[in-house]
Amino acid sequence: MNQDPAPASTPSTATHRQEPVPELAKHGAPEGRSLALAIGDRRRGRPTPSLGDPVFHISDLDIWYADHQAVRDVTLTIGRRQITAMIGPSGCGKSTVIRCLNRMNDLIPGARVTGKVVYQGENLYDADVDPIEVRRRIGMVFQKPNPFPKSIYDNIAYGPRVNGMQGNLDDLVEEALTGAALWEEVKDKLKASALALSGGQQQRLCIARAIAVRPEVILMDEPCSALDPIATARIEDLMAELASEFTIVIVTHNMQQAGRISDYTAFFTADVDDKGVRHGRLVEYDTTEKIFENPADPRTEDYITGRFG
Ligand SMILES: Nc1ncnc2c1ncn2[C@@H]1O[C@H](COP(=O)(O)OP(=O)(O)OP(=O)(O)O)[C@@H](O)[C@H]1O
Repeated sequence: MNQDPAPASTPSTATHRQEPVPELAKHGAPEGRSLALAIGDRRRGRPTPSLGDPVFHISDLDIWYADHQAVRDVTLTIGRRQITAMIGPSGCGKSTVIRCLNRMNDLIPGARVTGKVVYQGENLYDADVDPIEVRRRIGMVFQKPNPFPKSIYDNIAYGPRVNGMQGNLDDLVEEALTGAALWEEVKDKLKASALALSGGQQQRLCIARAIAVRPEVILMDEPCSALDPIATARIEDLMAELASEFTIVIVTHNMQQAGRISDYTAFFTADVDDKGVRHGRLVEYDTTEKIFENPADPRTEDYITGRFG
């Protein structure tokens, strides 16, 4: 296994200002290297992947939007302080599944879920579960950075204030921004608008905002797809650091990214039924090394090697 840092290969779609590029040399590995060589590049120093301490047990999960069954029969276990990547072609239900992990689908009219999402021993879909508390404990970072139109400080302080968290707010803001590797860049302009930050900085601010309320899990739905390769590399480094404290689940279209950062990978695809309707399903779930180097299902191999999707 090649130990050089891999290039972050997400194409640049950033509409924000470019970040300073001090890490260009560090991350600017040659283009065109084999996918397999990048596996685990950002996992170095992390423990061996393990499901021995599960956080989520998802079983028989079916998800509908009105009368369209978008996802069929998903069963998988997610381990504590693991980085779990969800990959697969567009429309196979990755975002739909990740949104079930903190009941974000509740906010979509017509969305309906059956089956179980057991989190720390409790089914998140039981009638007496408070979805607001679920979302505090299981935070989410979205594809497009979405800071509030407020100061950097207030973006971070908002959640702790609303949640009535005790302690010194200044310390909490510093801790969250440090945890998201943003403190040094913003410590002298905390009262400036968050909207003046670059795209990569905004995404790290959103990660800081997520960790400020002390969640146990961070869900990330394509967190780098609007970022340039340098900002992407910084977020990947950050994820590797955060994984010592948090459980991370990430949806990504970038297979190299899944290979570089994750411990486990779930590969989804969409089956087409006899009426031509597409239903997402989980094809294979295993350690990232296994999925990328020796997948059990030919559909996984076809996708990983670029023959499909
Ligand atoms: N809010 C929604 N309302 C109705 N249908 C939806 C909604 N969100 C997703 N779907 C449908 O559910 C299916 C799965 O979509 P989903 O976005 O979860 O897939 P995905 O694998 O994340 O796709 P992509 O990689 O393109 O983001 C698709 O058929 C999609 O049209």
